[in-house]
Amino acid sequence: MALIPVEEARKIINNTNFEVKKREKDVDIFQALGKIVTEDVIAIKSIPERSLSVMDGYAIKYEDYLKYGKLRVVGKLYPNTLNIPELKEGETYYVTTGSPLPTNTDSVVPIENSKLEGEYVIFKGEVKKGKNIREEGEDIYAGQVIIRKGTEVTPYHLGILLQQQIFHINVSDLRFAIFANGDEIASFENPEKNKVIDSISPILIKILEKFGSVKYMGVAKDDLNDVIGKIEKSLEISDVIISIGGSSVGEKDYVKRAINKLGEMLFDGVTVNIIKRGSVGRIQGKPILVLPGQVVSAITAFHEFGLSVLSNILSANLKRFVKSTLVEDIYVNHSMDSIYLFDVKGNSAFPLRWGVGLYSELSKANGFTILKRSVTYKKGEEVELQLFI
Ligand SMILES: Nc1nc2c(c(=O)[nH]1)N[C@H]1C(S)=C(S)[C@@H](COP(=O)(O)OP(=O)(O)OC[C@H]3O[C@@H](n4cnc5c(N)ncnc54)[C@H](O)[C@@H]3O)O[C@H]1N2
Ligand code: MOO
Repeated sequence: MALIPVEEARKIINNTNFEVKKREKDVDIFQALGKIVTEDVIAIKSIPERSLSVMDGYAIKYEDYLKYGKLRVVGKLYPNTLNIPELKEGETYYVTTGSPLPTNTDSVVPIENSKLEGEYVIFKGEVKKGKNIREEGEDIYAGQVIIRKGTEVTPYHLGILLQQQIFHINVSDLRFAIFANGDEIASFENPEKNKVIDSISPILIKILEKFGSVKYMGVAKDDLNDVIGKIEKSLEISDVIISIGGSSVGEKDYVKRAINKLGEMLFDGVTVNIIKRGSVGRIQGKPILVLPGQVVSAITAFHEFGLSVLSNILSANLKRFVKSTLVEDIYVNHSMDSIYLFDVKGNSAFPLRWGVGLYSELSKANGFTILKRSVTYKKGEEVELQLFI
């Protein structure tokens, strides 16, 4: 099979029917931290639930203040007050920070700007209309999406969920199996001297755990039957399989040959440097992601093809993009379009050193993009970058 444009590969993945259940589980929100939500989480109440005072002071109707100058203090409200009174003409209530406000209140005057005179209060300094109130729904309104499907749950979401008294949510619970390939590679679980330790699987395992559980199947030998054996075992226990290395066309690259024996390749690489050998197969309806053995290639191919596969399965859009400005010129000195890594800081995109296997650059990167071959991109030009998850 020939290399195809990356846009075509995306279309193929989007239009493929993977027979994988959208596995999810209902978990305690603390266990949901770092996991991907499988449906929109909706606010069940507005925050604040009703208008609140943001100062200790007096709840007034501004017109009454103008009309009477002094207002009669008829009660006090606190944050735990449940019965909300109505503010009648010429009246005021003492309120504390966080108290609900009487109906008809349109302003709160801080206590520093007031003076009690018997049962009345008079105001000093400038009284401003509409001040010192936190409006109902100002933060979140009932019905609003608070965590969008496909988003990772963060500690900040925890705060919102607790305020909403939502204690359980659904998160993705897909099962992954991952293995590396190559006689020279040793499992990271049992490092061996004089071998190359599998230093790519652990990165992907940590990323994939956002989506469910991951079983590390170890390392397949450069042997067709061994690779087939790893894939067959993976099929028994997982929904999505990830293979690292052995993706090329060399005499010892068996992954694609094994897939073609057990199922089919959806495409066999793209015309983009660094992810050129990345591809996707399907066996018994399940996706198998073929990632190149170089670390930058494997991780960017996962973000390109892997997130397309997972978006398809979870019916969510998992890719995150940001527009940013190049801080220096980049000349794409390659015969193919190519992936470039970036350190994106605010509106500035700092290009990192180009290379398929640069762990150091990958560790500095938080995004990447595909730039066109033989084009010079100018400093100040805007580019759209895909962010790492
Ligand atoms: N004749 C051609 N040769 C190559 C082509 C091509 O089009 N024609 N494509 C090149 C491209 S592009 C890539 S990418 C690589 C893909 O290679 P593989 O996926 O087959 O990777 P390996 O050969 O297995 O390994 C490459 C390199 O990385 C090390 N490696 C592999 N897996 C791991 C791991 N899990 N942890 C750490 N290091 C790993 C491995 O030892 C090799 O040094 O093919 C080009 N060749
Ligand atoms: O898939 Mo390869 O890493 O294009 O460079």
